[in-house]
Amino acid sequence: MGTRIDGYEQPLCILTRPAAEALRDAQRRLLRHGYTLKVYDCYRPQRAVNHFVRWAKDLADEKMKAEFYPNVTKNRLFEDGYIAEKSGHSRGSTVDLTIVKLPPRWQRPYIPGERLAPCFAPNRFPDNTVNMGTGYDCFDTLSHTDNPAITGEAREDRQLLKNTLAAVGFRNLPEEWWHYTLNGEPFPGTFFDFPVSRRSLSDC
Ligand SMILES: C[C@@H](N)C(=O)N[C@H](C)C(=O)O
Ligand SMILES: [Zn+2]
Repeated sequence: MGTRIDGYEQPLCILTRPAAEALRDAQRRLLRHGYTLKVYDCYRPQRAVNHFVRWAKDLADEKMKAEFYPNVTKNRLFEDGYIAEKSGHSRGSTVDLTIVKLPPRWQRPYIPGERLAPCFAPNRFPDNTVNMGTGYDCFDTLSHTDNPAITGEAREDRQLLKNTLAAVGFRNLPEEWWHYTLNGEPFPGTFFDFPVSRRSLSDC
């Protein structure tokens, strides 16, 4: 979207306890193979989802098209399954993530306003994650986890992420290699709306 999303007040990953514990188990498994997890998005307040919906309906705003959805018409983003009006993220047991080979390569910070490059282009911006064939939040069929056009190491790394997370109880969204939801999540029918902020958390 190219702007700060409503409800994200601090750079925090908030998850339900069972999801956080399952993720810890996944991390332990990956460390044994020389990888670590990198998390992009966790709990997402409903007000943030509503912000996505407003953005998606504003067909005149195509600021980020060249990078995030070069081949998809904006009004198809919901229908094609890349963004949801009621998102699992708001239930607190869904996470967007990838893996990084250890030791992590140094990564310079992203500079806001940098040139846009298609999200499936190699070396799109400084990034120490493994090459998954597309970047995160690339709304394109190439992001479909089992797309046969993705071969070699990218395919293997998608499978490593998927198999590791499946082993600890997460299922993947087939349209997005990075999106996972905990099976048997504790709040399957609740879409929370508290902000992503330390002040939303209690110590108990
Ligand atoms: C927006 C993207 N990161 C995402 O999470 N998409 C799924 C479908 C969602 O909105 O729940
Ligand atoms: Zn997601």
